[in-house]
Amino acid sequence: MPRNNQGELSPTLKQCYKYLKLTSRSFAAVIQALDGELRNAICIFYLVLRALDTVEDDMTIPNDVKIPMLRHFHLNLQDTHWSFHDSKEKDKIVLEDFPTITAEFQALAPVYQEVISDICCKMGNGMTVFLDRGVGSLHEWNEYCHYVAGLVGIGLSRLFSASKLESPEVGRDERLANNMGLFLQKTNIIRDYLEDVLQGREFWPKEVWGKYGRKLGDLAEPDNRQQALHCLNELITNALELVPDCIAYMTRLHNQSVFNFCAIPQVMAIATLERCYNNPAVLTGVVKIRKGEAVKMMMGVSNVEKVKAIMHYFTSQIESRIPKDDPNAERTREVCSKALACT
Ligand SMILES: CC(C)(C)CN1C(=O)[C@@H](CC(=O)N[C@@H](CC(=O)O)C(=O)O)O[C@H](c2cccc3ccccc23)c2cc(Cl)ccc21
Repeated sequence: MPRNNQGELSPTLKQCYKYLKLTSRSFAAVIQALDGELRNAICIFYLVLRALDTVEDDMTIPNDVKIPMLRHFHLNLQDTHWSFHDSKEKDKIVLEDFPTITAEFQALAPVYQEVISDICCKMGNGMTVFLDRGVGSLHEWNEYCHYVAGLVGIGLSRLFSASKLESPEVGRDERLANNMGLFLQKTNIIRDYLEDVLQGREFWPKEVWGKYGRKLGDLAEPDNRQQALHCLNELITNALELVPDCIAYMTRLHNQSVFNFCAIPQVMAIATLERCYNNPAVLTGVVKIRKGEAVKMMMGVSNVEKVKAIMHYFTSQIESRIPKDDPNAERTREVCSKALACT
């Protein structure tokens, strides 16, 4: 942890790390373990993204307020006084005390500020495209996930390269960086089906669920159980197509702290997809990896061979239980064997 000449963190930086621990539970420690200038840059990036996400998620903010707020959000980084006190969300503190985050954003080297500001601008504008409407085609699913997670990967990759802890290639290859984010976000969307449906939010793409039911909420009905599982399995198959790119991305990383930071969410995601595959619990409750399993996995991902082994294990588990009567069985087998070929 960098110290000023008194050996202490500035009060605002200390406060930012408090907000990080408050808003990201187990992941804060992984961010704090990052080397050099990346630690503060990614701590601030994470908090700024959390603030933007809090605005997007807050259904009590009317669209005529929310749309300009999302589109102009990146400008708040230049305004040390901007804050927002009308949020009802659990992480609202990052909006109420945004000046603390802005102060530390402005203390970052300009190259990091430029990346964070550019990503916020693109993400905020992208979020407005999908406000109050569900996701239609698979192309739109990829577009939405690009805005809320792919851009995070692109931004992180630019920060990694700017810090010189990773090669320029990592920051240049937007396709791999984007797909790292898509893998995490598609997994979150698949897992959070019921929570989102109960809050009136539809992130499952209609191009897929429309084949299995009249309304997305119908898939939660016991009578539609079989159709719902076929839909779930098709979406998981779509997410598994990203595994080769995620492995290719992580193979390029050379800094251990950056590798851990990237690998831990990826192994959590493949474990979550495996837990969700053909699992009716996704439609009736929440499927979460238990803390103990998560910690075990977090300890075991120190190099790309170990990540490949974990990806191999969970992909094989899925492949071994593809239902005979699943309409996408053949496609799922193909995607699993392609993923296994990379591990
Ligand atoms: C939507 C999301 C996937 C981008 C959120 N996202 C992540 O999920 C975090 C993990 C996290 O926050 N886990 C939380 C989950 C939770 O709160 O339940 C935890 O406490 O375990 O990881 C990602 C993240 C980390 C490393 C590389 C990435 C590449 C592309 C995109 C995202 C990448 C993240 C990095 C940054 Cl800088 C900002 C956000 C994220």
